[in-house]
Amino acid sequence: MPSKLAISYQHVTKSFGPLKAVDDLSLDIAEGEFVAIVGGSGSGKTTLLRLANRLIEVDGGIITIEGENVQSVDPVALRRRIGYVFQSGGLFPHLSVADNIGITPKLLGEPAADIAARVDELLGLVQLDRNAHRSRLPEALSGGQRQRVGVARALAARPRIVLMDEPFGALDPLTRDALGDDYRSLHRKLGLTTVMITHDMTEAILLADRIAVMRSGKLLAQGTPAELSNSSDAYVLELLRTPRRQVERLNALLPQSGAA
Ligand SMILES: Nc1ncnc2c1ncn2[C@@H]1O[C@H](COP(=O)(O)OP(=O)(O)OP(=O)(O)O)[C@@H](O)[C@H]1O
Repeated sequence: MPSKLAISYQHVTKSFGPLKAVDDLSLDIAEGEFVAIVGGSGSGKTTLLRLANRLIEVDGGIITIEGENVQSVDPVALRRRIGYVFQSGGLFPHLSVADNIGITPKLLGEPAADIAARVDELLGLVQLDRNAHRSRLPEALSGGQRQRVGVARALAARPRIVLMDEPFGALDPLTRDALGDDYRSLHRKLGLTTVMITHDMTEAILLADRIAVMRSGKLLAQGTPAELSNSSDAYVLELLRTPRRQVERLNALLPQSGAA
């Protein structure tokens, strides 16, 4: 049986004035998939993501979430069903970690004791020490810790779909690696569908099941990393060349691991 669709974009278009930020784009994302969106600056990645939870409205075409046309779902209800992780964490600076994570359950009117228990559960899920972090303000956290809180907050209302806009872009490589791996485990453990924007093709290859490449608002190519490497498109091949070049340079510079 074919897997169910979590998100389906069908001939979606969005313009800002004369500029077509998303141009007749169709893309299906199955439940449980981890899809990376890659492409240059201004290619329409953020717009594409924000159309799904109606932070931006489509001009044309249809977007469905779990089979429902998003236009027929109340935007606030839609955003509770879809977690969103911002590039910079997007935390409220004046709220503690616990209050940031618990903000959606609070808006939903859940009892304080349930929210406190959920916050602790989420801190555990994103591997932050509860006692040390619960009452800190965002300014007292490292960039990596802030992003972990951002992930916890996105998961607070138990969404099945998570959208991430360059979530690990501003972090040092080691932290970025650790967070990417940890998030990938969470994605599996919680059975999430994840769509993640990244500028980094290596990160896309390592984390995602499938990669969608955007250019000038259009979907240029999509597929597994292996499928993309068979693409005949020069831009897609150029994007894939960077990780290959890095590996070749590393192999040339570093002794092979395990060598005697
Ligand atoms: N609210 C807006 N008003 C006018 N133009 C916009 C608006 N939002 C986006 N754009 C334009 O639409 C195009 C696509 O922007 P978008 O943010 O989706 O690209 P992106 O691929 O996410 O870029 P980046 O990687 O730099 O974040 C860009 O040319 C951008 O300037």
